[in-house]
Amino acid sequence: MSTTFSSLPIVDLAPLRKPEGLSDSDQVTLSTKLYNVFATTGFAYLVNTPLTFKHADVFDLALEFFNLPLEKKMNLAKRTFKPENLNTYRGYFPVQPNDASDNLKEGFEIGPPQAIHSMPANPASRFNLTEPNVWPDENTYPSRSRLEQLYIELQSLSSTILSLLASSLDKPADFFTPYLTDSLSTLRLLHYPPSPSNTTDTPIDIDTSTPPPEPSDPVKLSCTPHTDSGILTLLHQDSTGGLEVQDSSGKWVPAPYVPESVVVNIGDLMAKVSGGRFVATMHRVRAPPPSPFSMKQHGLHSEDEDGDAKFGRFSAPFFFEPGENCLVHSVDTDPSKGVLYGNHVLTKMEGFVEYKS
Ligand SMILES: O=C(O)CCC(=O)C(=O)O
Ligand SMILES: [Fe+2]
Repeated sequence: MSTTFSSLPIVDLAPLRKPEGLSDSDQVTLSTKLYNVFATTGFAYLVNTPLTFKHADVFDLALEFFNLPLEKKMNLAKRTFKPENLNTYRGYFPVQPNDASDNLKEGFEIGPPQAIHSMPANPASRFNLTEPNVWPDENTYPSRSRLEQLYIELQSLSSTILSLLASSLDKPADFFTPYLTDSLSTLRLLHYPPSPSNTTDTPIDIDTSTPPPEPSDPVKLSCTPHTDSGILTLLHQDSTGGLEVQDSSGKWVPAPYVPESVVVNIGDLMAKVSGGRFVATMHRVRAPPPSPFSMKQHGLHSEDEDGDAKFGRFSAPFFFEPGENCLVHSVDTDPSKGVLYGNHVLTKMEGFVEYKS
């Protein structure tokens, strides 16, 4: 369980930008700082990261994808959402009207830019974790190489953080290197449209005849409370706000946009790997505020409508994941007590809204 807190800590990664690399003292300072945040809040803002992407670059990529016509995006839909498609694990998931109340989002997921050839698909599974990525217009999608580059940089940053965490757990700095073999990390672009119940078909006026909502009104969400299931998440969020993190008293603490920061948090599996020293903290996302336009103008896609994703909230979580055959075990226990990452992720996926039939 996390501790109580009123805001997320900030971890300055500027030392990682030094051309000569980390000094021994930087290494100790950073690994101690990361240990402390992951043992308390489980969440932090990383600033001065070594990424070459600015926030505007990341969200231009997201906007470009979500503004594709719905039909083009549906060509990339996972088989769960379009039975004739071959992709089961990577690709697009559309807004699910049934989830409109608290999980209204569309997403696009990519895995490793290099195909993982060594791994035949598990025939017992509905999902092929090592399938190739799918792209609009196959090899000519102009942003493909930028998204692949973003993926590579986030993978590299995750690997650096893991080596700092290994040291903080009194393990050799290369303790997590086996996690990088055939790593299945996922870069997910997310668009949360304004929820229909947050939206009116007539322009909002300032008539005060409608009373303001009661404080007891349930909070409208776009992403329900959850912990991330894996190892480590690196999140880009736009300036809309809405991310909230739960402290140990049950209070939801806002995690607003901090310019050019990347939010980092620990997943369930890493909490176990750390022998319970690190916490996987619950978080949720509030529905984006209503826009003063009608629903049709919102990119809430109806059948006859092309994408128009200017409104709502955008984010891009990167989930660092080991390879399917990586034996993941607590630093306190024998590797024989571990789980194969592939088995862990397949079990978890049955519960994810994005993969429900
Ligand atoms: O959009 C966000 O800010 C958070 C998304 C998230 O928590 C997730 O996809 O696991
Ligand atoms: Fe999450």
